[in-house]
Amino acid sequence: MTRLFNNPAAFADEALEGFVAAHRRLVRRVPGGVARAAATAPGQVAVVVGGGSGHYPAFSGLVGPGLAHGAAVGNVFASPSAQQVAQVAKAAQAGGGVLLAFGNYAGDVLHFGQAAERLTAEGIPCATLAVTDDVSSAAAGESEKRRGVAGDLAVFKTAAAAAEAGLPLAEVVRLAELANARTRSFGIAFSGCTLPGADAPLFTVPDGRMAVGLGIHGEPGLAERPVPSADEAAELLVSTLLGELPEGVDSPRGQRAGVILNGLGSVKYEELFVVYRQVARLLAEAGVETVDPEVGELVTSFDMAGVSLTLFWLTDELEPLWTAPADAPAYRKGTVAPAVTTAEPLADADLAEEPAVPEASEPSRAAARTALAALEAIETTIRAHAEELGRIDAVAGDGDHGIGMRRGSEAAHVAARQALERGAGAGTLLHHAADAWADRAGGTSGALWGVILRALGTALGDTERPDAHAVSVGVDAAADGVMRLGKAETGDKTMVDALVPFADALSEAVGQGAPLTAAWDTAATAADAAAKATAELLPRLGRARPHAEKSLGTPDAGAVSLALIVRAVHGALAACPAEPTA
Ligand SMILES: Nc1ncnc2c1ncn2[C@@H]1O[C@H](COP(=O)(O)OP(=O)(O)O)[C@@H](O)[C@H]1O
Ligand SMILES: O=C(COP(=O)(O)O)[C@@H](O)CO
Repeated sequence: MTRLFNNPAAFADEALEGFVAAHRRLVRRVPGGVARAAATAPGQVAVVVGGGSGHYPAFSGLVGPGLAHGAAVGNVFASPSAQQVAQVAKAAQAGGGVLLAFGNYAGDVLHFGQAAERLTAEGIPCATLAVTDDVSSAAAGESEKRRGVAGDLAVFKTAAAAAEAGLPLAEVVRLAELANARTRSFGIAFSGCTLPGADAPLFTVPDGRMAVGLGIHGEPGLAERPVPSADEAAELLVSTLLGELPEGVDSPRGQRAGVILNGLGSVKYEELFVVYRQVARLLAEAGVETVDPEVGELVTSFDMAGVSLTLFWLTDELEPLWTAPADAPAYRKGTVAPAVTTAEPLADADLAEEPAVPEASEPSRAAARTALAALEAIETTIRAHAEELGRIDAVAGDGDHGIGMRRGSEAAHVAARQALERGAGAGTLLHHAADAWADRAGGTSGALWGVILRALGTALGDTERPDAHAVSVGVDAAADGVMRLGKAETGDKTMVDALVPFADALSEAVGQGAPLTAAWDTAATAADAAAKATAELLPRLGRARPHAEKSLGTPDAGAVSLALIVRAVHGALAACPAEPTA
């Protein structure tokens, strides 16, 4: 239970403010997150990590000499936006290029990937690495689908130590990839976490039972077993990881391994040590030499009662990187030479540019007023359904869909209003709303709603009076854009399952000559039916995939929110005075 908070939607921002106030010696606030207090040495590769809040010390607590140069900090359980990642990278980089490293989650992959494209386009060499250590999240043959959990630390530490040693970006990437390939984690849990403001945990485990193979976002485990003794828990963790050795490790005997026994939020340190006592014995019996083991909280999931074990199979070149000194708020090792160069904190205004508002025609400004009304209706409907969306997302996801959609739709509405006040046409207004939504919401749906609004804006433009055909072309482009970026197809149980039927029905009705409002009405009804029908689908992508069976009977949260949104937009179109016709 998270007991101490103010406004739940402000929890992540307020926690970050307090964290920076407590750790001024090591970190400074920069737009999008935090960077080391000391400037990166000129020419050194900057390792920028990041992810959602709720996992402390991941990710901000891992910033400091010998560890990350910066961390992009997202909302609770939601990846930071591409804009945040790019801002932190710009604040941390010093001419040697940037490695963006993060856990392998859909939202993070989308946002860090987009940030890398932007940085590269601006002349900052940039690479990305998604950590995939959690053996329970996909089969060994599909390791690229695995989630990143406590193994994040092994990979971040390797990359940062390589950067600190002055190696060029390509070498830092090679070593970080090698570390990722040789890191495996596995976890168990006794109870799920409760998000700030929520009145129930994301999952529960019956008394006397434990969940096996859990994630770090309140994703429930894949199986249940009776609660073991500490020694039996250690046996399960060790035997699972010894049962899946990475390529190049034929037998554990004679190997050297970094070890992380990670508490997920409410398992006490003494309990961890009791478990570690047996982990150490079992590894010794198997002939594994442990190197600099870590026992403590390195990646958490709020107050989840759980434990994970990570083995980092070392090589001659990886071991010195694992054992190199570091000095971060939540991770200290050896002695780090005092940093000499200090950097001034950057105010948000230093990096935020006011987006341009090009000249627009009067008909386009009239359409912009309708678009603003639609965005207001979206915000209202999402606010009214936020809790329900969170509940649906919690069945097989991480329960944050309502929070993210709320932050995104509020920000889009504010940005649209400001754009209209500055004379924006429909296209520019939607572009500003798109960027604000993606930036403020983060997460998978934030990135995808950014794509949807941007595609619509591009189709409407700032000169013509948009007609039903232009709107339908924009919706088709939005569906294409979402599928291109997210790589989901219909049937995967995502928002695509509502968006595609919506786009198809709209285009068909418009093709038959229906006016926009009537065509939109028909299409919104199709989206609603399609969203409901996702209850019968098994998820094939993303966080819900490992919990496919659990999600049967519950619709996809993103499809439901999309259906709600298009229905609300219909209300705004119906209320608008001059309706565009085909
Ligand atoms: N690859 C994808 N393509 C399209 N939509 C996706 C994809 N992955 C997830 N989604 C949608 O995003 C929704 C989850 O959004 P949200 O909870 O905000 O993001 P996150 O899972 O990053 O926390 C899902 O219900 C699904 O509709
Ligand atoms: O908390 C996280 C959620 O990622 P999403 O894919 O946006 O849900 C993640 O950043 C942890 O690494």
